[in-house]
Amino acid sequence: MWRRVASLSSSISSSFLAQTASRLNTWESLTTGIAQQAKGVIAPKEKTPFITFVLGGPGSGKGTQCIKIVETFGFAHLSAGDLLRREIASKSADGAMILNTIKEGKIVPSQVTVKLIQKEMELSDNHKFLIDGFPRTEENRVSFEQIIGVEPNVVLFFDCPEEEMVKRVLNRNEGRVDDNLETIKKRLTVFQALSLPVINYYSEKGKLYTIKAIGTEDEIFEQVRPIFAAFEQTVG
Ligand SMILES: Nc1ncnc2c1ncn2[C@@H]1O[C@H](COP(=O)(O)OP(=O)(O)OP(=O)(O)O)[C@@H](O)[C@H]1O
Ligand SMILES: O=c1ccn([C@@H]2O[C@H](COP(=O)(O)O)[C@@H](O)[C@H]2O)c(=O)[nH]1
Ligand SMILES: [Mg+2]
Repeated sequence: MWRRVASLSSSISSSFLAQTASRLNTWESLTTGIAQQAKGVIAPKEKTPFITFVLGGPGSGKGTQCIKIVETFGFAHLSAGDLLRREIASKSADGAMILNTIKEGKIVPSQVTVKLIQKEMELSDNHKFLIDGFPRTEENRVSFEQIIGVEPNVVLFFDCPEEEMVKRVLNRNEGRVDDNLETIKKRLTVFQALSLPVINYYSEKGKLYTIKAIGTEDEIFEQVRPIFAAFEQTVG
């Protein structure tokens, strides 16, 4: 099970550790770990998480390329949209609100989405994460940094012409409530207004890799492959 706290050095002050760990609800496991280390019982060698945000407009091919990245580079794939759809299907307390938000092409409150992502990360045995379709707004981005306490290592942006995205979404045929022309138009507006600023933010930070998301799936993956190949030695 992945825990961010595992990457922290034992030289960091205990009050800092307490703050950090309580944010992640892992204090109990952390204190146990420290006590065991102090006694020389274990020497944890858990890996530092490697986080990739996968961004792009509706139908730009994020999910399709994530499957290929998982197959080739062994990442865990966390699609924010899939996690939200799972909440709807499970009829959770937030399910009806999430369904209405998705039908309207709007953005679910950050707190809800980040909690779902956090839960999946904590349950995963993997330390390499593809977080697909998130963050979609600056508020999402800040919320992730505050709650999870880490920044992404890499941000992919699948840059696709609107006309092509609309065509792909209308042909997707997976029964999604938002795969209709009316909702797609709203999603494209939200993408331009709220998601592009996030992409620009990461561009300025030097973390953005822009992929020209036209051509065949395999052609597009040939742009993606070298990005992860370059990190493979260091990430593990
Ligand atoms: N390069 C491609 N050429 C043509 N069709 C593609 C290509 N890549 C993906 N598709 C198809 O386009 C549709 C949308 O792709 P995908 O679901 O991967 O997009 P997405 O970015 O995850 O979209 P969303 O944000 O709506 O979840 C799917 O039906 C997929 O099979
Ligand atoms: O972080 C997120 C991710 C998604 N949503 C909502 O879900 C739909 C579908 O998302 P996909 O990534 O395209 O599967 C999206 O239009 C939003 O309404 C969200 O609110 N926050
Ligand atoms: Mg998708």
